[in-house]
Amino acid sequence: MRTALTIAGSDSSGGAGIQADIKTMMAHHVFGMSAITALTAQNTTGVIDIMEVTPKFLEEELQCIFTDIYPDAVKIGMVSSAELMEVIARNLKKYNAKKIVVDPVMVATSGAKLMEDTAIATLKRTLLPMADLLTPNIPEAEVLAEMEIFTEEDMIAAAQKISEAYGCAVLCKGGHQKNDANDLLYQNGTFRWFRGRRIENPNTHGTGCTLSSAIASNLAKGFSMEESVENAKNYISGALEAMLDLGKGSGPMDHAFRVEGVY
Ligand SMILES: Nc1ncnc2c1ncn2[C@@H]1O[C@H](COP(=O)(O)OP(=O)(O)OP(=O)(O)O)[C@@H](O)[C@H]1O
Ligand SMILES: Cc1ncc(COP(=O)(O)O)c(N)n1
Repeated sequence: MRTALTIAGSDSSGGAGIQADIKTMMAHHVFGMSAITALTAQNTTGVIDIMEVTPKFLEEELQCIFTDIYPDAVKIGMVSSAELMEVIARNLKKYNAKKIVVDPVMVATSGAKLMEDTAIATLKRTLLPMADLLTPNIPEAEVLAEMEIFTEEDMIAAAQKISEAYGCAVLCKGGHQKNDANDLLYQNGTFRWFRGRRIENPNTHGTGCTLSSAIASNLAKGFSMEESVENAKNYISGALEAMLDLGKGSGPMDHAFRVEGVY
């Protein structure tokens, strides 16, 4: 069985973070493991508190994972502080981690800040250059490319800038665009659109976490970057189309939509 690791924060309401990642990996028949960077007390309406693990504890989590069940791919999500970013970068290098997908989570859909402003410089210096793929949403791509994004041409320019700066593929996600949900993959100087119609579903909590974990799962199974993005885009569209409706705010997605006879 192929294996994947998520290095991210826990979401007590189960819709984003580690919980979304493990559910996604399981739906892909990939064995999911986790190195938790922080516990969040949150639900579909917002985040009320965050408790980071210590750098020493994160180091121990990574040591336990990499010295036993080696992950075929790694996904990095919420990492709030510069100190934890340093620990992750050092250990991924030490254990020669492969197929690294970085979702540069900065702000939750609900508006809560999940990365300290002072950590952005460390993110750029440590984790971004190690990534095989970066998956910023539009506001994150604006921060990383230091430009505003209004049009599809802007998405291409920003993705190119980020790809050249960090030497990795970039998937600029269009979930925050007004019209269709079109994602742009830029790699090795060429780009390809993964187009999808906007699904009228207010419950989008954890879409970014789910997409990056689906890509990591596909990479773990040996698919190419383009195939992995295509499969993951189909997965997120299916999970949104299942129209699960839980909670009082922006609810989670249905990860069991491909399993027959579950209802
Ligand atoms: N309403 C929608 N209909 C179809 N696809 C969507 C919709 N919203 C988001 N997506 C897709 O979900 C994926 C995540 O995109 P998005 O831009 O929302 O990321 P994000 O902001 O990081 O997610 P999150 O809400 O977890 O922070 C992308 O593939 C995007 O196209
Ligand atoms: C632990 C954790 N990681 C990531 C997100 C971002 O997801 P979203 O933007 O959908 O709230 C989150 N809310 N919580």
